[in-house]
Amino acid sequence: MNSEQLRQALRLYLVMGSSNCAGADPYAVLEAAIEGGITMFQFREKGAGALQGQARLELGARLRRLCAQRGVPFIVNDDERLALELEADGIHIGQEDAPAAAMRRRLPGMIVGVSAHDLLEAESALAAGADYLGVGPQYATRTKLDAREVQGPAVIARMRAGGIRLPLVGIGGIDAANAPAVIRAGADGVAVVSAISQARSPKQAAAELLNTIKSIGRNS
Ligand SMILES: Cc1ncc(COP(=O)(O)OP(=O)(O)O)c(N)n1
Ligand SMILES: Cc1nc(C(=O)O)sc1CCOP(=O)(O)O
Ligand SMILES: [Mg+2]
Repeated sequence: MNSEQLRQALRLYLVMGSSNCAGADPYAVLEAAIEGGITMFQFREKGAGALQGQARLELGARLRRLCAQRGVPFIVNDDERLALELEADGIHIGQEDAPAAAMRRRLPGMIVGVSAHDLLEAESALAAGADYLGVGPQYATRTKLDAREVQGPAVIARMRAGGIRLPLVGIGGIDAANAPAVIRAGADGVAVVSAISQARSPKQAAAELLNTIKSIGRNS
């Protein structure tokens, strides 16, 4: 995937594990979200109540197959071994995870996404060979208990003004109402958990978010 294709794939990025689905079946939630138009998926089976071991692997394999059938890039959060086992399209790592340069070396051909919270971290990720950045939290989030202080879309504008051209998504507390500010600040797309996985209709929520992003004009 070249950089322009990656920008397109990042437009509406669903990040999700079974514990984010408010008791609903994660397979059904992902299927509905794909029907609504998500453009990328990250398997983030993490936090209280997350599946472990074989159950985690089996769910990951089912979600991975679904993404492959529907042509949606499948990214694994944090776990290099799981990414290899599931033959994922990529991995997403944060500042507290394995170094990006090592992931780049050990996972040739995979997309490597890196979390960055300021211009310095963005420059380091770029130097380490990151393919895209996840920048957050844009707004208050109840999904990630150890999230940093809210940054707002201004952090994205600072990265762009500082010369960061890498494909980039905002994450954290994003919904259809505040997504436009994130795109206008310079993001190629938004990454969301609860706005889709906990919506009454994940399909409708995804469709509404995608329409909103397209209506801003960037990448449409
Ligand atoms: C797209 C995207 N951006 C940021 C993150 C957060 O990664 P990290 O800081 O490693 O936190 P965890 O998700 O591992 O708790 C992400 N997962 N995806
Ligand atoms: C996985 C994740 N990373 C964040 C960061 O700031 O890096 S915030 C976050 C959770 C986002 O969930 P929601 O869309 O429900 O707010
Ligand atoms: Mg991580």
